[in-house]
Amino acid sequence: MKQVARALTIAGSDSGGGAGIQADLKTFHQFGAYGMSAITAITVQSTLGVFGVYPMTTEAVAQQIHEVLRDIGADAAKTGMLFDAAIIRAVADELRPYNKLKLVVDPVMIAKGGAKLLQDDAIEALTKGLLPLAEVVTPNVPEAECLTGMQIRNAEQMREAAKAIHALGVRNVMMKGGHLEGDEVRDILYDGQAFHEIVHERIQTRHTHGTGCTFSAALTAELAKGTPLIEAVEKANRFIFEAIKTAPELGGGHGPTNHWAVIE
Ligand SMILES: Nc1ncnc2c1ncn2[C@@H]1O[C@H](COP(=O)(O)OP(=O)(O)O)[C@@H](O)[C@H]1O
Ligand SMILES: Cc1ncc(COP(=O)(O)OP(=O)(O)O)c(N)n1
Repeated sequence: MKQVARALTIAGSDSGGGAGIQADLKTFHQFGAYGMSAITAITVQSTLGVFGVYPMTTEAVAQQIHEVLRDIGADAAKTGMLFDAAIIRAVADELRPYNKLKLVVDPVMIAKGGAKLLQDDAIEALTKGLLPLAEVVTPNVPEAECLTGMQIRNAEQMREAAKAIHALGVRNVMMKGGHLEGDEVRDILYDGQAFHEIVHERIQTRHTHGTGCTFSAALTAELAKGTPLIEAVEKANRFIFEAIKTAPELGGGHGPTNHWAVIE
């Protein structure tokens, strides 16, 4: 019997269910991958914002990863909210021995409402400790600005930032363009040699909570299934587009996307 694709998310819990661990597990399931989790922090969130952040101990984070990987194993993993430098170092230490595991690093820093999900002094641990282990890193525009110190206002600056992040020692950079203005959204994949760009219409909606988590979870599930990177990125892009377009319109603020979205 063919073994099911196994995907691990290492991220924070979002009580509202639109981002973080909850978005990741729903998306893994929708893509037919078996989902596992290591929780880094509990956040108190709804569509109205972040009301509390309660980090786990580094031991608890490390132990969750350690035990699922040595027993069940994973074909791919993703990181989301990691909160601080100590948790990042613990995650990197646990993942380092698994060099066949495809790792997607979503460098989550700030929630849409402005709440800090990563401490300022954790950036160096992220770039030096975790990024070198990644198959692909998926920054949005503010995250790429923070990682590079560059200002990003257009597609050309996105390409320059992707090159700068690649130079930090990351194999592939997936720059997401949702935060720029315009009628279209452009996502740019850079592998150190060529750019692969995906452009789609910008959907006018306030229901975009957890788009980055949902996108990177779809990408992780496809990589776990053995899909080549460009194809996996294209599928994840089509999924998040459908998920935003068919969002269930929950809550009074920035609502979640549709994790049941179907792509052909
Ligand atoms: N309004 C929108 N319309 C269509 N696609 C969007 C929209 N906002 C975000 N996306 C898509 O969602 C994904 C996440 O984008 P982005 O908003 O840049 O990241 P994050 O959610 O991490 O802040 C990207 O693939 C982007 O193309
Ligand atoms: C627990 C948790 N993790 C990550 C995020 C950020 O998710 P993201 O996909 O970037 O979506 P927005 O917060 O920008 O809507 C989060 N909010 N909570």
